[in-house]
Formats: sequence, C-alpha cells, structure tokens
Amino acid sequence: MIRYKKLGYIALNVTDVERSTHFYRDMVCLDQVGEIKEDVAFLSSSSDYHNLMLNKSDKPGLKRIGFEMESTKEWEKAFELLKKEGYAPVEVDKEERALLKIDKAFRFRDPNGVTFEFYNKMMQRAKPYEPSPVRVLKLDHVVLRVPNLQDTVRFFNEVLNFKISDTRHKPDGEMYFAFMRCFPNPFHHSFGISQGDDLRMFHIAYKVEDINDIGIARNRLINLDVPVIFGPGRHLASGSIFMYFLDPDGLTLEYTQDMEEFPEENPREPRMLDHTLRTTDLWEGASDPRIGKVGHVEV
Ligand SMILES: CC(C)c1ccc(C(=O)O)c(O)c1O
Ligand SMILES: [Fe+2]
Repeated sequence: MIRYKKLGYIALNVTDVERSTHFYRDMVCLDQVGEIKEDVAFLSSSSDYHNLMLNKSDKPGLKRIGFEMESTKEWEKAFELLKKEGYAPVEVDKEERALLKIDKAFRFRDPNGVTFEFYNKMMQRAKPYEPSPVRVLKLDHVVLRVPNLQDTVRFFNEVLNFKISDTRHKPDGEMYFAFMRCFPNPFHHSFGISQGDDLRMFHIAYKVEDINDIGIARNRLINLDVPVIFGPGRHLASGSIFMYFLDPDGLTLEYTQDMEEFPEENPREPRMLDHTLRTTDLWEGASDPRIGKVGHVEV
C-alpha cells in the first residue's frame, strides 16, 4: 500500500497571471516565489518552493494536482503500481522538474482524465515564510465534482490507498460526496469528491492558524470588494471553521481552520452523513450560488 506525505501543490489556470499573482499574494497572503516568467507564477505558504502554480489560460480552473509521497521508495512503488494497473504513468522531464524545483515526478490521469502528479521531494526555501496579516499554515484540500463518483472513489481508495473519512448521502441513501485523506496524512481530507453533472474543480482550501485569521481575512476581502460567498461557518464533517471567497476569475477558495485529525492505527470508521443545511454548516448559513461555478478542468 503506497504512502503519502501530503497534498503538495495545485496548478491552476488563470486568465491573467499578473492579476492573480497579486491577488494570491496580497489577499490570500501567500509568498510570491520568484518573478513571473513566461506567464507562470509560483506561490508558497511554507518552506516548500511552491504549493500554488499559476498558468495562463482562457479557461480558468484546474491544470493538475500534485501529491508528495512519503519517500523516494514510496514514489517508486506508486509508479510501478500505476503502471501495473494500466494508468500509464509518465515521468516528468528534467527541464520541467527544474522549473517545478522537484526531484522526481510522474504524471497520470485518473478515471475522469484529471492530471495528477506524484513527486518525491521539493526544494526547500531558506527564507522562512512569515504570513501576514492572515496566517496561512498550509495548502489544505482540493475538491472536484465528477460525473461518476462511485468509480472515482473506488480508484482513489482501492488503487491509490486514500482513506475515506466520511461520506454524505441523499435521502434515498445514494452517496453524493466523499471526504478522503492521503494515508497516512492525518487530516480529515486533502481531497474531496462530489457527484456532479460534469467534471469541475469545486474549490481549493488553505488552512489558517485560528479564528482571528478568518475574521481579519473577511474584513480585508469585503473592504476590497472581493466576494465572500459562504461563511464564516462550521462544517460538520471535518469540524472546521470555514469561509469561502472568489478569486479574480471566480474560482472558489476556502480558508479552513481546526480540521479533525486521524491516527494511523485504529482510526474511527467513516460516517454516513445526511444531506441537510446543518451538515454543511452547523451555524445554518446559506451559500451564494456562485460557489464552485467556475473551475474548468484541463483534460
Ligand atoms: C461545502 C463543501 C463541499 C464542504 C463541506 C464540508 C467540508 C468540511 O467538512 O471541511 C468542506 O471542506 C467543504 O468544502
Ligand atoms: Fe472545503
């Protein structure tokens, strides 16, 4: 069974790289790493060289999702496993790895055609990340809407060894959402999958230090007319306090705080959660219809 370190980075497509770089630096409060070159920008919220890559495209949304493996040995095991299972992993060439500051990497497509990159390690920055005024702690999770939830969950659980933390169900019992963690990473979910009519990126989330950061962020966003579209509230599933807002292309971002953690040995059973307003927000707030609307997935 393959083992992961964490959700490593998200490569987004944005229509104006300079505008989005300023937004993610000044409003989301990430560090811009290096200059924008050939319409590509990198941002980070840790000692990792980056956890967000911005690429220019007419179709804003997701380019790919990167997961860091626990070790080089686990990376090799993952490559062999995906090859054996027929997912045709392809190693990333030296030039691109140099740009990404990654040692070894391969890419493959999941059953929906979404590109995933698994890598062994990323260059570490000597300069400490000093987040301000919103204290962002890490890239937390990404959520996709997929046309076939059952097959997607089966692939991530049975082939890739992601664990199911909780699922959500319609009144007739049909599952419509799965929260998954990349084992043995303890956090409730680094990957969420929702049943939808089409393939779409629903949102990406960054973890912040505490409730003060959510309050500070809310006022800063509202003062600059950035749409805050849901929250602050508290999710039942992960137990986190959340707030969602939109980036300049209308992509949905979430700040999250205080998510449940699972032990590697003897974790609790996944729960079947119902389909009510309180399951999404224990404080019973309603979301704006713009949530998750923009998020083309490059396939
Ligand atoms: C509203 C979305 C899909 C959602 C629901 C629950 C959680 C959580 O429990 O943390 C999320 O992070 C979500 O984004
Ligand atoms: Fe979320």
